[in-house]
Amino acid sequence: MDTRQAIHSDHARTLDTAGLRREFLVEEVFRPDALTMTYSHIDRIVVGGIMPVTAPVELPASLGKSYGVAYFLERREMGLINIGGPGWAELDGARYEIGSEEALYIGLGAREVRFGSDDPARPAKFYYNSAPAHRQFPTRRVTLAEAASVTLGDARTANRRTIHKFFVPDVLPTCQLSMGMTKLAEGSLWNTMPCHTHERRMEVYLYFNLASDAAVFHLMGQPQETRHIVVHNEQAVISPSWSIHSGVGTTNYTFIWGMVGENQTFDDMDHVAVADMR
Ligand SMILES: O=C(O)C(=O)C[C@H](O)C(=O)CO
Ligand SMILES: [Zn+2]
Repeated sequence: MDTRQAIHSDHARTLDTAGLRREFLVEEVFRPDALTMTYSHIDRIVVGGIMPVTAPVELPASLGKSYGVAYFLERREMGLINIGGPGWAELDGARYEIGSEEALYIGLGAREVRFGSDDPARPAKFYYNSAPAHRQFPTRRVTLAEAASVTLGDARTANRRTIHKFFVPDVLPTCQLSMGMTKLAEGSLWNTMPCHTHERRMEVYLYFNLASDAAVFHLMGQPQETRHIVVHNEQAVISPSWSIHSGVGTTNYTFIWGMVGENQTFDDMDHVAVADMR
């Protein structure tokens, strides 16, 4: 488990490339036959990947000790989106089939949790976010068709994209976790530009569907103190509440966004005009 401390914007602005990558980048999200876990002190979000290939992968019982509880999801909810081949989750004996680009919300209290792939040649890749939860909501699979989707942007500004909102109040109740997936159209390179911050929530982006010779230049920092992080396929970036979070790719790509904090109001954003950025 990789633990990341919270970081003040005054400290972040002093960091060089290596420092920014150490604090904000999650370089390895998926490892074959393993569960990866990055625990941020920012709103206590946990992010990682689960990639069962030759055998099922379980949430280890030892996680309880790391979080001071009997088991990981005793006081937490978890959301995952499958960016690999078809697979399944088994929660206290109940099985959920999860196809490609399908999501599963796991309510507080699931104790025996394990994951598998239907075909080891096309392993499932479950990208997950987990947040502290105050009550149990029903576990539920959400398909792409069931997500709340909207297409934004324009080819003229190279930011044509479709936002699929899987875990938002319009789709299903969660305690604080919001998650979704944004797909950039062919020929579009910019996401979330003009950009924004939101003091009320932190956010994590996972970038994927990038070729090995492609990259996303992820923009972060306060609007007048911007920095960038070069992100490659299937890497994630932690975005504190004070930071913009936008990106421009060398090709189009897809990213998953996850938010936790005060509210689940997707449009509760502090917009930043391009002219005001430095
Ligand atoms: O394409 C976009 O714009 C997004 O997906 C925005 C993110 O969902 C976000 O930053 C929400 O706060
Ligand atoms: Zn945002």
